[in-house]
Amino acid sequence: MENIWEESIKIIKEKISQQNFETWIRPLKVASIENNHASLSVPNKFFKDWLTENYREVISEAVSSSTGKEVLVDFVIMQDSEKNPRSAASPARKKKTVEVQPQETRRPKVHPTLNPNYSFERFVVGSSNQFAHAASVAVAEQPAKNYNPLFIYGGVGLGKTHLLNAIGLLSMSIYPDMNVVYVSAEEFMNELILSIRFDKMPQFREKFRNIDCLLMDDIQFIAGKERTQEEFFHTFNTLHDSGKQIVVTSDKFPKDIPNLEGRLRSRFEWGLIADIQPPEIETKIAILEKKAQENNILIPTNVAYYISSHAESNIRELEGFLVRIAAYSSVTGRIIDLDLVKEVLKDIIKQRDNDGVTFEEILKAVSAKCNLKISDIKSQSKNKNIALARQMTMYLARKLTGSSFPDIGEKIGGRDHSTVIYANNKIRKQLETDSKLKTLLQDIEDQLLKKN
Ligand SMILES: Nc1ncnc2c1ncn2[C@@H]1O[C@H](COP(=O)(O)OP(=O)(O)OP(=O)(O)O)[C@@H](O)[C@H]1O
Repeated sequence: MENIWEESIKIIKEKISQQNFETWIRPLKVASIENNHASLSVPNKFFKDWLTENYREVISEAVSSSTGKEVLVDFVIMQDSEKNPRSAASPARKKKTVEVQPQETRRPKVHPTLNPNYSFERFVVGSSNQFAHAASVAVAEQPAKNYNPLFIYGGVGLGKTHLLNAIGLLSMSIYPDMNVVYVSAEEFMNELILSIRFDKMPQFREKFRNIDCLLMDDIQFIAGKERTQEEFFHTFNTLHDSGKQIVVTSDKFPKDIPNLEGRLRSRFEWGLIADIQPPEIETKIAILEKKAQENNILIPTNVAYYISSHAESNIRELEGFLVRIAAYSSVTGRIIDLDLVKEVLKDIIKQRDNDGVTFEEILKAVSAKCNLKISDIKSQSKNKNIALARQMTMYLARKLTGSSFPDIGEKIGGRDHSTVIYANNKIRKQLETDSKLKTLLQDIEDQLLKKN
């Protein structure tokens, strides 16, 4: 057993970074390997969740390749006496096997429709998400009364799924008889495909057209999928006509979802469109502190500030940092302080600092590539080439520096933020069809990122 694990470790080491290896793989111990199933013991629940989500496949592949047969890996939480890494490494302890909990670990994964952790109580409200939050609460309290449909949009990992779930949880607690269905657009499509294949369309329609509150996540996924859009269109109409609530989330504003049918787009615009913006630092700190508290992790304010100011706006990433820090602290037995956090995050932060591209560098690169003067780009000239170069600069500035629209407008000759939004949208649209522009922008981007 130990030999198989030693062998597997070597394979894993080749595939992931040194730091990740030390943090996540080194502390693992093999509890059992039987037939096609291996159990590895992990120090705590964080570890278990993180490994399951991020490394399960890599580990399963490595163990499979060491044993020469397909092996599925599971994680079980170590007993307290096993947690100290030093004592765990001593030969006497090495022999001890950890109690495996077969029922828990081998039970097939069920996907409850709603995630009980994604409640309103656990959602931190700040100015970036206040509007979407208020609209969601209103919809949950009085379904199909005020905002129907409710369309929530925002960038990756900013809490759309969380809010969607929270609506479901709250309305079910207020109206226990309500038929609430949460489904991702992808699941909707997969179910549709199966229903078509196995002649089960009546059942499919029966299911989706008899819902009191339909919560559909990541609606942008159905764009370009004709049959799914068609079916969703009829589902939408049936529900809406009979006064049922529909809430959808998307990573884009309806107008910006490419290949979305016009009739669906216009329906999304019937109700309320609420956006979630990237959180400002105070909200990030509040979220981090709440997550830490929920998981009984003690995290000093200066540490919360440090993490929040170095994390991107994506809350999922913020959570990932916390998990990593908590795991590291638990494995090493050290308390969480600034030194520990800097140690854990050093590679990520170093890489990010290196990625920094400034507005001036973008301006310089675009002007050189387009054979124009910087002053031309900043000027009021309406010349076609100059206007395009200006729009490219604004687009790249948004993409690479993440600066706000007003900031970019200010830097590019004191323009209004709406001009920057327009330029950004225009270039994004043009990129869908204009391969020459795509190559040109890619070249500039590569050159800018290579400088580091
Ligand atoms: N305001 C918030 N308060 C507390 N937790 C939050 C908040 N916003 C996001 N989160 C947490 O961040 C994580 C990512 O959120 P979520 O999955 O809802 O993002 P999303 O916008 O649906 O992302 P994607 O675009 O990838 O689908 C979740 O664990 C969620 O609980």
